[in-house]
Amino acid sequence: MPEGPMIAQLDLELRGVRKRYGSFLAVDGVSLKVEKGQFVCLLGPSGCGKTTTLRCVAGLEEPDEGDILIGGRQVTGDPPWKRDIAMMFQDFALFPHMSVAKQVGFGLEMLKKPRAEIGKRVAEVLAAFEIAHLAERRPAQLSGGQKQRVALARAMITEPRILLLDEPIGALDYALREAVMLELKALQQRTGISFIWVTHDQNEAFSLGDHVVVMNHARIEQQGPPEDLLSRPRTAFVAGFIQGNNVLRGKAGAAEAGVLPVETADGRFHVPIIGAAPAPGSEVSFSVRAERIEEGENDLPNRIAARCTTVEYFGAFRRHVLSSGSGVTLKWDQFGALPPRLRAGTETTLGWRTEDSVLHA
Ligand SMILES: Nc1ncnc2c1ncn2[C@@H]1O[C@H](COP(=O)(O)OP(=O)(O)OP(=O)(O)O)[C@@H](O)[C@H]1O
Repeated sequence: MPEGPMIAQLDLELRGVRKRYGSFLAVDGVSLKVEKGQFVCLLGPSGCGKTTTLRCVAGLEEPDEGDILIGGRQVTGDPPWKRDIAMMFQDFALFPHMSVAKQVGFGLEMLKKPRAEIGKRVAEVLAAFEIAHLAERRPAQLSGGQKQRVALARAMITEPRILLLDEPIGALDYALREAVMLELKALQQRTGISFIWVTHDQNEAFSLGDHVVVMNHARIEQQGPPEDLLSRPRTAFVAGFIQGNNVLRGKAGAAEAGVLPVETADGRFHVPIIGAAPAPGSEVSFSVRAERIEEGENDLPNRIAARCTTVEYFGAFRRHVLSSGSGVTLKWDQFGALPPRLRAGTETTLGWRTEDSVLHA
């Protein structure tokens, strides 16, 4: 037994990873820690560097700077098959001329395992993923959902420490996605393998991830549990990217008693300060979630006149989209199966409590 206190080992650590393509910086100083058995989602708009980050972890790209540690071991320079990882791609990247059984056993063949062991493990994994009846088929003879299972079985057979998934359900029909998501989450919890899941879909990231990493322009904007990102978006980008936030911009006034007045084109608002107060006159932004808004007559300290432009019905709630006097788009969500309070063209006032707004960095 090792002496001294046990230190929880990280499955993955990135320290200041940078990757350039020519003069273009695709990943700019990304640092990230993944604890054992964590489900991490890399979330961000197209081109922000999610896939490149994943490919650096996989060993398909070599970073120009920074360190990558898997299970505490520096893997820079190691080929993919020596990294204790497996990867699953959106298009599943199945080998077109190989039978399902052969594809699934491929990882073990690469590791030069004995034939008998490979045969036994392939049979077990095909049974576990309920694809034993497809063993002799080729990819062209499979449905999208079946291909997905084969790709997953192929990735999981080596029991990697980390599974890297690049938009793994992006190619599936919408109807199939939710069931596959639940299945993958259950598999991840059962096996204790860390998942790093790349997506541009925030619903996927928030429903699956224990830890969500929001990227923009090659950098991490914010990372943390989904609840933190939802309740405390750190920047205007994160607030704007996450659905349901109202983002307002203006100039800081003089802070008093932990509250910052912000002068905007639609009037003055009050926002709680976290940390140091911004200098008076500096440009600031803050956000308020759509479900925190109250509509109509009230004596709330923050009020904004707006005109309803559209009403969207999502079943569990109704989202009213409005436009302020200065043209800022605002959202107010009304929960429950209530008749709509507003229709397009209605003028009203929206209000919120100071403590329901979040100042951005
Ligand atoms: N091999 C390459 N050569 C040159 N530029 C590249 C290469 N691969 C990626 N890039 C560029 O690097 C940036 C990041 O790409 P990346 O694929 O990591 O983004 P992403 O966030 O995964 O986007 P998406 O969701 O669209 O896949 C993009 O601007 C892309 O055009």
